[in-house]
Amino acid sequence: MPITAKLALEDGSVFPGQAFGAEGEVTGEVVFNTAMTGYQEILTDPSYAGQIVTMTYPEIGNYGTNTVDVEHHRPSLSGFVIRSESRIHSNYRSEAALSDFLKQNNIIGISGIDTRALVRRIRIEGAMRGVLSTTDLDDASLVAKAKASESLVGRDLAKTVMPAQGVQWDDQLHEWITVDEAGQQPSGDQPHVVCMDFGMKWNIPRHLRSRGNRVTIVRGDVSADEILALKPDGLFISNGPGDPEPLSYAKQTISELVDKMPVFGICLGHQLLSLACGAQTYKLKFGHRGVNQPVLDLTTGKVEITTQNHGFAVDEKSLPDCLEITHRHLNDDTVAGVRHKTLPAFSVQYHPEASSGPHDSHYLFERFQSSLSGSPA
Ligand SMILES: NC(=O)CC[C@H](N)C(=O)O
Repeated sequence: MPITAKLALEDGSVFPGQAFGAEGEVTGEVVFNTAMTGYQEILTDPSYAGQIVTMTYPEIGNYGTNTVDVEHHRPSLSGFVIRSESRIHSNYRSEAALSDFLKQNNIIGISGIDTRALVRRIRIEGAMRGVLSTTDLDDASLVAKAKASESLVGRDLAKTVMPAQGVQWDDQLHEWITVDEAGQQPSGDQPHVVCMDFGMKWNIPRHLRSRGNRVTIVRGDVSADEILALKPDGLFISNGPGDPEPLSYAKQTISELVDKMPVFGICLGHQLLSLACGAQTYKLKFGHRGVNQPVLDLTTGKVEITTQNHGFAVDEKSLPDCLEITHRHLNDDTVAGVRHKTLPAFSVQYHPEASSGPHDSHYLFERFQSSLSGSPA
């Protein structure tokens, strides 16, 4: 007998289905992702902490899961919602079924619900708080729990997914080694990039390393002095979950470093760089999550198809004089990238590291690389 699960939203709607991962109960902001593939990268992207993610593509799990295509040690999201799990997983790299991956990682999944109806509701009313439960609670109690649950706004979720300590990224070992073990000495003449980690996706250090940088990761809440002590040639500000506004410690650190070295920010990192320069952020109605989001690079006139996962955005009206818009989201005209007018600091709201997704935006890592060597981007 399949175990019953229910997804209840704060607007009173309840979607019954089958449990297909761990059992229990979680609350979170219910959002949707339109990617047809890449579910394992989505599950392990720490930026989804605090969220229950719905896949709009109806069949998920057909190529299974493995231990390689992960963007972090383990999933941080609250729950996972799909229409249907593929009955078989078939791929030469597959090691486990999606449902087993969820069970192993203690993530509650629900399948067999009308995801189109759910997503239409979110599109019309906006992202909502919800409860995903495999308990036998009645609908009214679940809706009451959804209504009583904490909203994402104003919460520092990044602290829940930051690394415990500073580390260096080692591609060969495909793992983190601590800064102390690795030593602080520059290896050869490789540029040294220090990453402020707010729950960084692992494809970012892979990209930075593949361009010949030494990469040191520090927690997102370290001070500017701690970062300067590492003698960086450039600063990278990572993606991460939740509302950027409460991360005042990061704004402070970035504002102290922005005139000292080249800076590149992705997603939460873009929001934090903008906040540090004096801009403001706001919550989007339902956000952008998928792998085919069109963006215009105003500096070249080229359109790129991008991977995105964000629910907040930089408010164009609040942009200070020192920042200019470099990229725009073509679906809704929101700010998708900014740069400092006089300093080598820039950021994008989307994910040039992709994983999963198209590779159109890899050029942004080249731009950062050029700024590290002092040549024009
Ligand atoms: N992927 C991210 O870094 C997300 C940024 C931020 N948490 C948002 O939702 O807007």
